[in-house]
Amino acid sequence: MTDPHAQSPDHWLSQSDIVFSVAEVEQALDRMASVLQEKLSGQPVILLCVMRGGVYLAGQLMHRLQLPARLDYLQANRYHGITGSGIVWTKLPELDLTGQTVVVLDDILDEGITLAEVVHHCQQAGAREVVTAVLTEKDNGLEKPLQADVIGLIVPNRYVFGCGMDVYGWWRNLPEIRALREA
Ligand SMILES: O=P(O)(O)OC[C@H]1O[C@H](OP(=O)(O)OP(=O)(O)O)[C@H](O)[C@@H]1O
Ligand SMILES: Nc1nc2[nH]cnc2c(=O)[nH]1
Repeated sequence: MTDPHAQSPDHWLSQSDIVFSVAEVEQALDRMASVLQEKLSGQPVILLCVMRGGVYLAGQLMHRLQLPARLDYLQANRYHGITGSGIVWTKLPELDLTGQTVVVLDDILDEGITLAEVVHHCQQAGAREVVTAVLTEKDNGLEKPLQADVIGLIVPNRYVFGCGMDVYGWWRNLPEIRALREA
């Protein structure tokens, strides 16, 4: 079997289907921004981007939110290739979260393990309120350790990429969401 890391980026496009178009993603982003806008009612927040996948949502939401925001990021990875394992933290937030309203931004809630650990970290760091927003949630029928407060789109139980999500490192920049076909 060919090493998936050796495949060309175009291979993954040819082995996948569009599940949400650019227009559908844009609509979801608009919806997410207005839900967050109402929920946060203009208060100052720290937008906390979960790198790397959260970068697309963070970039797309920032300019849609009309409130005083500071930006920070963390890196906590559990997927190597397309399968999950234990979380490895490589970067903690730098801002002091004590007493702050923190809006955690990530690309996907799959098993929910990453988001649960990030929320726990923010609470331990003294955040006053932690609001979670994910661009996608995977419809995988699993009992998840938490639900996100704001969800953009429900994706099928397949490996998805685009809009921050990678396939073997590629295509986080795709403005649509695609799902790999079964091998
Ligand atoms: O709900 P879970 O099953 O925990 O999975 C979701 C996490 O998986 C991805 O991160 P990944 O570890 O692949 O790092 P990345 O953001 O750099 O792609 C994604 O960005 C989420 O943070
Ligand atoms: N890119 C990507 N990352 C994930 N992390 C957890 N599930 C997924 C997925 O389906 N796609």
